[in-house]
Amino acid sequence: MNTNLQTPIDYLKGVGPNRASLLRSELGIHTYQDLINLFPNRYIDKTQYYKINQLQRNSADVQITGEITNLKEAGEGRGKRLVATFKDDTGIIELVWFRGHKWIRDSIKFGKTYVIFGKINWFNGVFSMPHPEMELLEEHEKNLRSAMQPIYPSTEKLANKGISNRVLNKIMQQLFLETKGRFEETLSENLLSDLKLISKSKALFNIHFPENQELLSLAQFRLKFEELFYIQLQLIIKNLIHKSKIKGYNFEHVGHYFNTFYQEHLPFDLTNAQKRVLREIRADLGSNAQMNRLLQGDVGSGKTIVALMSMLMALDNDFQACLMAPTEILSVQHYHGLVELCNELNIRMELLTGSTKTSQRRKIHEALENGDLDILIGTHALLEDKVKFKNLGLAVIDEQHRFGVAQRSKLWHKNTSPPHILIMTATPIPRTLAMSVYGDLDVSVIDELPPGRKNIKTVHRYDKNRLKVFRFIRDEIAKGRQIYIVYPLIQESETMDYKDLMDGYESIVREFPLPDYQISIVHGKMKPADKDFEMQRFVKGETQIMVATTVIEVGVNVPNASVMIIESAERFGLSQLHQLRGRVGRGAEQSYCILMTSHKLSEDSKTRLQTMVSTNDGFEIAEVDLRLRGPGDLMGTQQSGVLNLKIADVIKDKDILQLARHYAKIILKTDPSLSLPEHKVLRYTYGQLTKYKNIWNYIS
Ligand SMILES: Nc1ncnc2c1ncn2[C@@H]1O[C@H](COP(=O)(O)OP(=O)(O)OP(=O)(O)O)[C@@H](O)[C@H]1O
Repeated sequence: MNTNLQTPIDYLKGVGPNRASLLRSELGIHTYQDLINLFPNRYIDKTQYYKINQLQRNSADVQITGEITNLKEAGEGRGKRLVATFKDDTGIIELVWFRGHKWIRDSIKFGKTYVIFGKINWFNGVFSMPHPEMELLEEHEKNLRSAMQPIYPSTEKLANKGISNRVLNKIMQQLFLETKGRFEETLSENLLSDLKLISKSKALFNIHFPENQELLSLAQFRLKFEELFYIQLQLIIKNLIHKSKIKGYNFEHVGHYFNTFYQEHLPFDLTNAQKRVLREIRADLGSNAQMNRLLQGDVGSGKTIVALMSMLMALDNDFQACLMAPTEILSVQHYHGLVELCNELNIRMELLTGSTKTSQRRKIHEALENGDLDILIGTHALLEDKVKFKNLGLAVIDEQHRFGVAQRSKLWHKNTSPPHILIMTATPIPRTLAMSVYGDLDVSVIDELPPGRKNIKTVHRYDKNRLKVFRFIRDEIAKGRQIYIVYPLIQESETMDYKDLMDGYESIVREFPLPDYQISIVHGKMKPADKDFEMQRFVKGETQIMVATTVIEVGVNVPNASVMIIESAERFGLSQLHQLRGRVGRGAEQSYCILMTSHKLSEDSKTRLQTMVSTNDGFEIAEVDLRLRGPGDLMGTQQSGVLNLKIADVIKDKDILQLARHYAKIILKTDPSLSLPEHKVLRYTYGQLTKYKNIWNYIS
């Protein structure tokens, strides 16, 4: 009979209550199944030996053969330790044990060759290895199943508490002994043969005890594929259920508003990418299912017009629409922009934000409920319970990563049936990542900039070159252009940052005095109305310089602004720098971005700055950002658990992810409920995974 993998880990021979509780608390391992899925995060070559004269300070994972020539107790009280002299033909080091050394002292055999393994310290001119793993050479050779010794995650922490890597290895061996190394297959025959995957049992054996490099690679591939495959299966199934269960409003036709706007008022030709995305949206809106679509487009790619035209489709079908933006400035700007675009269309549009006066607010609420309002634009003020629509057909959310998923779902309950949802984001997420993170959303990408855009010239300048930069600003202003100067104010409450901003502002006012120069300033401590006033002065061209914090980071659109100066640029993340740079280059003029920094730069900062200087491509920048910061960080806390994978890495293994998605899609296309006999194993495993929630406890 097969061993039940749900058996608590306490029952495994050699584990015992102490180790079991450590495994539970430190590694979240409760059952045999959890243990088998604790995959090594690297392997070291156990046939490689160091000589003592090759050691470096802080060398890790060092393996040496030699003899113990001397053993003594040293220190007192807590510092009491056992010190052995270990010698090979090139030198000596010390082996040190602080605790539990009685057993060691009694078991050491002088004159025998040992293999020791561990991390090297350098102290008082002597190399030492604390708490080495030790084995007699003759046993080591007998035990050596493979040249590659697996190293499990977090073992350093556990080692101090009595579960060293070697102990984990032994426990794993015991598990294979008890289960006879036979594990149920979890992928279908077809997948195994199509992709030439090795069996589950063989993969698990080789991931823990690799027979050779080739089998290790095959094991890794199979297990990564499996992990990603089941996640994709789950995401796609969720999406299918969503589509079949949640009925959306059917926008049957494209009518007067859309056509008139398209034929008479559209100020430019749409790019092919915009047209393609509009077709995708159109198909969703007429499909009877509720749309849940993510619209990705680099800064300045023209998402707003797509949002507007989608809203016009709602209006054409007698529905209302709303657009929610993350900041007051942005919603005000969207409002003004859309009012202008829709000038002659006779559309009833209003703006609702935190600073809308109560009387006006009341009017808006009423009009919205009576159906006297077509489009409502605003901040999260839109989510308040008092805001009730007569018939909201489409909600556009700009910059979703600032809104939580919970907020998204709040919009759903504004109607008896959920409205269609279009989420716009300018944070380019590599497609592969979008697939695994937003797998429950359909994704559209505007991957083309409007014609005539020139690349923004980006340079990095040190503070000491500031005078030259000022000269450049003067020249640009003389040509009629406008300038942004941005200061880091990551936390609006940070007094230091605020002081930097004000000092900077004062020095700019000195450098660019009235009446020749007019300067605006916008920061988070200002009242919304003041911010808006200053912003509008800049938009209208009344001021030439805008000194600001990152409040202008997203979406602000002033096509005449052609220079973006970012102060202390090393303090910004890559995607933030890219967003800020996206504020210029929106008109026909050549635009510039100047990254100002001091001389002291970390390696990461240098990479960020170099990336900015070398490319304008948001997707390329996002890839570098991911490499530097890791995906969890990029997505923000609300999604951080999503990428908690056991073996695969959505960035490094993006090809496998793509493959997994491809197969998950074609399987579900022919058999959405996985009920065909050949999919029995998939259906069963899928059920198990959902039941025990071990790899996707993050999916709600
Ligand atoms: N097809 C087009 N041809 C020419 N100009 C366009 C086109 N589409 C949009 N634009 C213009 O490009 C500018 C940027 O568009 P928009 O503000 O919609 O970009 P965005 O994708 O929302 O960028 P961001 O995320 O930076 O706000 C606007 O001035 C807009 O009028």
